Amino acid sequence: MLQVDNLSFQYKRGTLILDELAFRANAGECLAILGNNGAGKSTLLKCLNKILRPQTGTVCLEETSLLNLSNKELAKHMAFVDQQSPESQLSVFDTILLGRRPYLNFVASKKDKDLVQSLLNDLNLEDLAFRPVNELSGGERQKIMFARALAQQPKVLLMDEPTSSLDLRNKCEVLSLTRKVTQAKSMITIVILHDLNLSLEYCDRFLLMKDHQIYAAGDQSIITSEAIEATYGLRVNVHELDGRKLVVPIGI
Ligand SMILES: Nc1ncnc2c1ncn2[C@@H]1O[C@H](COP(=O)(O)OP(=O)(O)OP(=O)(O)O)[C@@H](O)[C@H]1O
Repeated sequence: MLQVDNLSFQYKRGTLILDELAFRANAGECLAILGNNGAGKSTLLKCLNKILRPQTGTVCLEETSLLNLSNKELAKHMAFVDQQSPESQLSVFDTILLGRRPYLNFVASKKDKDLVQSLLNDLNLEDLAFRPVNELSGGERQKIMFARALAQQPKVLLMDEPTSSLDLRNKCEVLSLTRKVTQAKSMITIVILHDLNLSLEYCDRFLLMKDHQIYAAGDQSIITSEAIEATYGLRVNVHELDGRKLVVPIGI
């Protein structure tokens, strides 16, 4: 279990962006972070991953205090798929292999390369393996960054809008694989999504952020028309369809 307590952050000379957040995420589950633009979702992930230093708070994975680990040690525990993919002339294969860096001494082993090959197969990226990353489409790059994070074999996977550039089929493929790997490896996945219906399809738990605080956290039952209206300022109907919730905007 990942336990976050009393997490506060403000950018220099700015207002408080994260105001004493506390929540937990369970092994084997995907937690969706939802909320309006500017709510602080990306800042939260960057604080969990030590890209930003929170002013107060703790992030513990079981007994391990993650914010006290070295960057190399942290990379064995946690992988991060950012909104932006780096411009790089490296091949797709080598880019995914970079995910193994926290574990490598001097050279990549056959096991490391086999893992990269199996991720290429799982994500239907075989044909791109030897193309330079900077010659790929935004969606193709997003899938490669996802594969690189999985190559890290993290205990905690953080993803910031990992499907924003993907077409519908690829969105479903990435989120379905995320869920499969999360369950199979008892990983903890925390993913920022803007598509509520996709989050309802592929995530187990939900955290709604509003005004730099947590408005609600829990399973599907917290996704109500009242909660969505309070969080996004948008009226919606929440329907039940084949046992699943479906959020339909009423309009502005
Ligand atoms: N480097 C920065 N310096 C100062 N303020 C920042 C910085 N980055 C973000 N902010 C501010 O912090 C607030 C939260 O930003 P953040 O990117 O965490 O929001 P978000 O919920 O991820 O938004 P979105 O859904 O638009 O990606 C915003 O008001 C933003 O303007």
